[in-house]
Amino acid sequence: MSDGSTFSAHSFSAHAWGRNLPTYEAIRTMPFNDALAAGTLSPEQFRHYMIQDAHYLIAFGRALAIAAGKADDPDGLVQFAEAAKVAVVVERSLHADFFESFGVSGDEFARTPMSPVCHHYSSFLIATAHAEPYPVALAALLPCFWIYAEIGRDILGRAVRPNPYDAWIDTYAGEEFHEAVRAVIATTDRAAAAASPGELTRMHAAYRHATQLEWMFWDSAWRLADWPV
Ligand SMILES: Cc1ncc(CO)c(N)n1
Repeated sequence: MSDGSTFSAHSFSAHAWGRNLPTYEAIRTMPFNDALAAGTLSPEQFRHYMIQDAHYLIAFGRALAIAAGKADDPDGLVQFAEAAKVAVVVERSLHADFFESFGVSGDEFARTPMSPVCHHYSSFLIATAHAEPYPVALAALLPCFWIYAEIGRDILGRAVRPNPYDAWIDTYAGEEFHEAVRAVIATTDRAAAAASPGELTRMHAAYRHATQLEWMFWDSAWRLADWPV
């Protein structure tokens, strides 16, 4: 899937993947993901990531639900309503399992606001889903799915196991997630095929922005970033 070859040469997804390949490579090789694969990522960094991801997943779920409401057919409505539900289910399992095993109390989560990057990414997805037409909303949401699927499989292929982060790796390398990701790619390509030239340009801009924010999200956890003032 990494070279986009699964898709027709003219598809939106193949173009978007190709244009953003250097950023994907930067994500794949960033210290956070190297350390996660090696099992040497500090629990403190993983806790930062998980708390921010729990915030993020709720916003992601809201953006998916808005996109569902804009779907141009009943299949899209069901697909993104289901994805919105899954985002919240995953957020709850983060709370129940990871928070417990990595010692994050409900109180600590409640006291920790969104980091600047998490806030930006969450706001970007919700604003785009509200303000833009269906194809552009999907283009903003696609990197969240696709990059995690690729990173999950990449890390699985090189992970030192057993690894403290096995459950995370297995979630994103697993076939269930990959099947959902392939379906989101296919729906985004169908929406792109019906999009106007102007919408297509905005689709590429939204996809690019979300890809950059994926890099920034991991970087923020690596640096334990907080609000400077
Ligand atoms: C920041 C981020 N992007 C994508 C995913 C996968 O849906 C996630 N859990 N977190």
